[in-house]
Amino acid sequence: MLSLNGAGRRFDNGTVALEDITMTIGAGEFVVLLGPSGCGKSTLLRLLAGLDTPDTGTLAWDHGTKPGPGDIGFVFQDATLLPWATTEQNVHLPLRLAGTSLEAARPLIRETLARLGLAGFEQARPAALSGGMRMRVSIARALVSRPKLLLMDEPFAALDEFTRHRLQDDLHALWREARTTVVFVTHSIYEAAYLASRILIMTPRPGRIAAEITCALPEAADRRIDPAYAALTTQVTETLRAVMP
Ligand SMILES: Nc1ncnc2c1ncn2[C@@H]1O[C@H](COP(=O)(O)OP(=O)(O)OP(=O)(O)O)[C@@H](O)[C@H]1O
Repeated sequence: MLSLNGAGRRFDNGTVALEDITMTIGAGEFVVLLGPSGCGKSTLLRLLAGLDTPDTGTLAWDHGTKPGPGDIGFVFQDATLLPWATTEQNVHLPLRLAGTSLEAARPLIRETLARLGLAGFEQARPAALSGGMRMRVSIARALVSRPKLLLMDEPFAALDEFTRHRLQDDLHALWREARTTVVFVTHSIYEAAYLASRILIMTPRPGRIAAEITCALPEAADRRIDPAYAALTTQVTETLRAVMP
């Protein structure tokens, strides 16, 4: 779908956030960027989103895949919902900005909310929802325009472990079903191993991709207790130890 070739980003204050990033993202992949705080993961997502441009190197979209408006969905660590708006109105936002009325968008909004387990909460405001449900609304808002590429910046980092597991399960199921291309940032080895089809490990200052692990976990009924999952987390841990400065 896209490739970065020798991409670097240096800020005006002299901080080199990224250096010589070469990577590809294939359509339908679930790519996880795993690395410690400050290694440039968010800066890399901003480049992919087109919110920033590399100072060196290039970012190229494969023929016919260059995103237009609505083709990229973004989910942040905070749900960033409009507090005065209902679930339905929050999810409508990207479609509203594209000129689609709530009436016209309602079937698509309802379907997306149902897929995220939010049926019945259409008229609730964010204050009436739990942290996990607010994140579900945020994911529904990112998916409602059926993006080609979904960028997720530590979306589950602020959630408790139980809620995080449920959201990981549901995100994985959604991805298996729709095969939306996902780039997901996390600090968590366990989250990376659970979700990824490929993990890119980043080292800090300047941010570089130091290792790549292709994941092929079986679709067991409960992947969390599958020995293959334990083996993968061990492999990721060992790789991290080997490449971290
Ligand atoms: N606009 C900016 N100007 C100057 N320095 C910046 C700017 N944005 C980010 N940085 C610096 O670039 C480096 C990479 O930042 P970035 O936010 O991409 O890292 P990160 O891996 O996402 O960190 P975290 O996990 O803490 O969110 C950090 O040292 C940060 O302080």
